[in-house]
Amino acid sequence: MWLLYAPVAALAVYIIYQRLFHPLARIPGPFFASITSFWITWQSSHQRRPRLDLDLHKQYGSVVRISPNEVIFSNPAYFKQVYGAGTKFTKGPFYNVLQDGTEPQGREKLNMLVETDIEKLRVQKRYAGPVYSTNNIQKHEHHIDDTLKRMIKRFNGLTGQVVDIYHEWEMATVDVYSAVTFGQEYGAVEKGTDDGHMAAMDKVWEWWGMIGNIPWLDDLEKRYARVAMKLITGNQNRHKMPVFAYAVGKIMEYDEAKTKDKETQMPPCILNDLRQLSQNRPDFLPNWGTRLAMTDLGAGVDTTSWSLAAMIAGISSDKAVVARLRAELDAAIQAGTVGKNVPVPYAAAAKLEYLQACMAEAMRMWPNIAIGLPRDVPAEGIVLDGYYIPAGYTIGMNSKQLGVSEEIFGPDPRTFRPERWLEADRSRRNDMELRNLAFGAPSRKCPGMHLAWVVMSKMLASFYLNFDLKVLNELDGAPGPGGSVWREKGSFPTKWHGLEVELTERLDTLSL
Ligand code: HEM
Repeated sequence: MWLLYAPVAALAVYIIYQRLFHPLARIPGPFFASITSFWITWQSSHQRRPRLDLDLHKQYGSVVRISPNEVIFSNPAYFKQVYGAGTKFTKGPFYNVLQDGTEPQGREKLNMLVETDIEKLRVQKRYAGPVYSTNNIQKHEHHIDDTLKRMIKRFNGLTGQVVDIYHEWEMATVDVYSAVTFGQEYGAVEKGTDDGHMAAMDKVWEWWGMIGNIPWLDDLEKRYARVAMKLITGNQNRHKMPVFAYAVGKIMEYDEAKTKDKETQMPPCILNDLRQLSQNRPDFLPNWGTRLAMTDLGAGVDTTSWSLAAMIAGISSDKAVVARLRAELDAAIQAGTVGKNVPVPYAAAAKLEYLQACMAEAMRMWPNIAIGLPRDVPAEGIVLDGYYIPAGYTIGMNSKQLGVSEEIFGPDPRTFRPERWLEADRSRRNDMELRNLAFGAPSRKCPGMHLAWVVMSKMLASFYLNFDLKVLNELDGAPGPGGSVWREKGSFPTKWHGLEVELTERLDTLSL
């Protein structure tokens, strides 16, 4: 008989411990979150993270226990201590999931997103920094321009139709990043398809956002149970990725040609810059360059296409914003710095203050990585709004929650108001830029942010010079005329599938 009661008694003891005696027991949060990490995994499997964290803060307060050993916080006063440069709070097991057992290890390895050896990461970023600087990216602008021309032509053909704009941005960014990195675009805009690449990427992110919350299960899968987990998960994290295959093919093509003939020149592109870097500085291993080039596609496409979708949704939902942006673009046409049907040079886009403010505002309200960016608490622990969190536990702040901080961004933080970036005095503007997780924490800043900013500035300016846009459905509302429901989903990067728009050509714009 005791065999029957023993498991029930053990469970009762476990729950009592988690609720009353665990070091995080005092912290409010959903009941099931306090007793099992499967609760947050379940939420992530339903792609609820971008909104969940904000709802939890509303319901439970500024510090919430989302898993037995993890809490999220909303008070921006702790930003510097947790995420600032030189912080002792490090990335934890959530990130280990993205380590592939087949990738090189130790010194050979470059996987910045998951790297825990801060000294090695610092060296890698110091070397790669100039390659990813705005100045260097501008040298490769012609690659972006080629895709932009194709994109404008494609959008011209789509005017008057219901367009899934998020899908269109994905195709355009696949081409932009493949061209700028490998010297030749994949061809997604021309074909209108990436052959399932981004759909496969969605599965990878879904898998990571889910399993990252139970890293021991990932360890188990990697070590012992590949076959069993494949059956359970439908092989979620190992889908075919044709754009990666294309990129690997390009790398091999260049490297083999170079081996045969030392004089062979690769077309100017980021991979070429990274190879030259390895030649000049042999401690920047060629393998590091290869991995970083692949990261442009792996970390750049989803994030950039989402951010562009957020930007046009924010801009085009407010007539006053559209009017002010148009006035700025028209003035630039008059001044001869930009023109219709001609890709906008970055140097000109960077001077469009209102456009730049619209971009910053969209990324504040809809940061792509909208989860509590998890960090391990160091030896001294931390007190968050009166709750002591000892060493070894995980804490994080959701970038979207940070974006609605009145203390940092001023009044009406839930309203899309680009003017806030222009009205802010220098010290507030600095704070808005610093305490901002849209491109990651100051201690772990996104190395691709300048590349992405150049790409987005050019694409957005060229888009609004040539097209008008009407959003046809509402987020989480009824299906649009094309039958799609516009949904926000995310367990690591956020996705906006089903955003329907109608494009019309801007006939009132002047041509150069
Ligand atoms: C609009 C486009 C982009 C957005 C919104 C974005 C956003 C972010 C964010 C929020 C993080 C921090 C993630 C975390 O701490 O868990 C991050 C890190 C990172 N991003 Fe980006 N990113 C973009 C484009 C790119 C591109 C083009 C690259 C290509 C090099 C890239 C490479 C990386 C890498 C390697 C990290 C890890 C850095 C570290 O941990 O030290 N990203 N990015």
